[in-house]
Amino acid sequence: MSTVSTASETGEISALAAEQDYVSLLYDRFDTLRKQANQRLSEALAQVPDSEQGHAERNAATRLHTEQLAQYAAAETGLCFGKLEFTDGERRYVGLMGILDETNDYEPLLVDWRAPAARPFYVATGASTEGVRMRRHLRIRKRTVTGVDDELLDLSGVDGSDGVTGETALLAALNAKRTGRMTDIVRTIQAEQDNVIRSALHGVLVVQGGPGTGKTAVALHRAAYLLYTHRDQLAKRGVLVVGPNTTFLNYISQVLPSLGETGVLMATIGDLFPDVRPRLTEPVATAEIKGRAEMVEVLRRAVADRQRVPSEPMEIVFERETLLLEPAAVERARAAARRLGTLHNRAQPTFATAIIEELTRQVADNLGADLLEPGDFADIARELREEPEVIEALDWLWPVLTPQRLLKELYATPELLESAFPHLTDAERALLLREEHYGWTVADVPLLDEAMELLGEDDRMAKALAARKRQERLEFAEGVVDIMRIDEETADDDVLMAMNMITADHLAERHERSSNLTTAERAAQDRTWTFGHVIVDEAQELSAMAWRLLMRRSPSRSMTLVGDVAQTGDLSGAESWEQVLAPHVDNRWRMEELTVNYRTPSEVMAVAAEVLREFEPPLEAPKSVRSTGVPPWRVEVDADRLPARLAELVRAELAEVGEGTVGVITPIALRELAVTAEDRVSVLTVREAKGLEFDSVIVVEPSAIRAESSKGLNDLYVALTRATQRLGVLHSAALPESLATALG
Ligand SMILES: Nc1ncnc2c1ncn2[C@@H]1O[C@H](COP(=O)(O)OP(=O)(O)OP(=O)(O)O)[C@@H](O)[C@H]1O
Repeated sequence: MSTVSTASETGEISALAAEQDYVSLLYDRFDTLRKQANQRLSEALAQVPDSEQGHAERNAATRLHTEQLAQYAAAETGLCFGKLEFTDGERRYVGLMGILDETNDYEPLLVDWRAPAARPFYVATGASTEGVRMRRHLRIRKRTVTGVDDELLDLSGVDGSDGVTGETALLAALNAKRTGRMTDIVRTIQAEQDNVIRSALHGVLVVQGGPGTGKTAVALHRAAYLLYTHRDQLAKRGVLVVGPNTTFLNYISQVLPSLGETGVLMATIGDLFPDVRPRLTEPVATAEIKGRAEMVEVLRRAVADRQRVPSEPMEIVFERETLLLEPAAVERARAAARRLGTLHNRAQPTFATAIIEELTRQVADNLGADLLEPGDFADIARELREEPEVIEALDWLWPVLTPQRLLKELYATPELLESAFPHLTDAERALLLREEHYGWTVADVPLLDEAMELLGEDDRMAKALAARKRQERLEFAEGVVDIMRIDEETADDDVLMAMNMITADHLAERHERSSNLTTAERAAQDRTWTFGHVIVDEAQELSAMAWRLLMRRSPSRSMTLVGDVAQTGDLSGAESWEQVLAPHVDNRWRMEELTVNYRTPSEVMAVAAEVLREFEPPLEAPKSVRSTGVPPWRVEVDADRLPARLAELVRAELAEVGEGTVGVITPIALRELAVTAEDRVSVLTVREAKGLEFDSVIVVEPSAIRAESSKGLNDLYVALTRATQRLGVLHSAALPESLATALG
């Protein structure tokens, strides 16, 4: 390290006093700004606009001031955390938001951490000082400066060996007890992380990094950075952050609000098809088949299979006459509909019209066509369209399909499965078969989305829904007008004037237009929404079909994908980034690597690295930034004693971590054995533990974790790297070779 602590005790006291004066000044200005925003919000809310434009303006102002207030609330703690002193005498304070000095030509009093002027705070080192003489980390509790940590940088080019900046503050953050919620790292972002956070908006950026290198933290800070730097572009289209599961989304949910950002949509892949909430799980082998790229062709075949031609003439009884639909006539209708080259549901009316014409002709012939007036043909066609037998026949020959119906009927019908999956074995097809009333799994969601692309929205359903919603709004508005009438006697003249001009219809329409949803809320409800930027965490886990869904949400291909191909646990997941991205962007993507592990102490990482070597020699384990001096332990017991011993060990670990957390990571088969009611203890499978961390981790029966999947060693590597302080292994079966070697 090129850094030197300069704060002698007396020096520190005077530094604290000087910094306190400045910080108090910042908080004074902050309070004034906050009060102003509060006042502006009250004024906006008090307005009663009388025009549509007035409404829009009021909504925009309300949203702006609400967002500002959320930013102020987030900045109250940690408003200012850093200071730079430059060799030319300039000084610069860095914090969660920017504050300008109105009394002094709008000079910056505080620089937002995302602004270019704050960059030296994160990247300046002894070897590359960026003009910085000293970097100071301020410790502030409830507006009181309680300490400073200084680094002198202008020691004429002496380089640090570990490249860590702000070491004292960093180690304090890393050693802090975990609460079960991720926190922001804005005070201690490291140079290689800063590069990723501030990378250009456009194009696909892959961030590859081993466990604990801060990929998730960096991805979230990047979202905040991009929204700050490209607010105009991104506020309208929104930013989507995709995580592996809801536990993970809960874990990271506080980070962006703590940075003052509230407008980001956080979702799992399972959340991205509106109106479908996947609640079921399925065998990993089933999910693997559903994730394959070949499912695009499978779904095409499945749709084509629903455009049927009967092998025998179909009999349809209409007004006591039997009409015959010959296969050749259906074939002609199908060819005409397919010739349109449009989506299945959009071509359906053409098919139906051809069939109705054929049946109309037969009815007319039976009645004696030359006796009929032209209008009679139209009447017959209309009656045929309403005839249940005709409706049923059309629904069999070329049904209007929602994606849900297509998939449900496919999974429930062995013949349809066989036709759509001719290349699978019977055993593989059996994995897909399920009853029609079954719910959805996460792997179904990309298939539903893909199916919608092949089928096309069913306009009739969408229109019917829109009409129903409008009717509901109208009824609501009529209710409002009625209530106003009741008040008529007590209302003053102005209100009556206004009321006379409002009809229920107007009110309904206004309600519709002034809908006050945020960008994220609107995006969540709209399958065809395209985002300004998409960030994917644990990106190595996504299947080929999930990638197709995400690429449709990001036609501009402005994306940040963070992950680690050594941690891939999903059987449909990535072996390499090239393989994932080639179908979508060819080789037009860039990669940044993160190499330092901020989570796992070196003692723990040494054990995990041994396992990594067993399965992925070309990838290096990241370097740990600190050590605890506590070696990982192992305990071997007979299988029947395992649950009791685990309970003892959990209690012991809880005592070790004080207020901290304990994670027990088990094979899927043993998860139920390890139930515990303790507050700070979580029992999880590897899949559930992905992306999370605990102060102490106990990995149960590693050989079973390994045996449960063909990616079992990757899973074990993930399990071993969840600890921030302590790691233990409890087992009855022999340990995998590399782990046995590492634990001695
Ligand atoms: N610069 C930093 N300052 C303080 N803490 C940091 C920093 N970088 C990372 N951390 C902390 O290190 C831990 C690991 O970070 P994170 O979960 O983002 O890593 P990851 O690369 O996503 O890990 P994994 O791939 O194992 O899920 C977190 O507690 C995070 O807050």
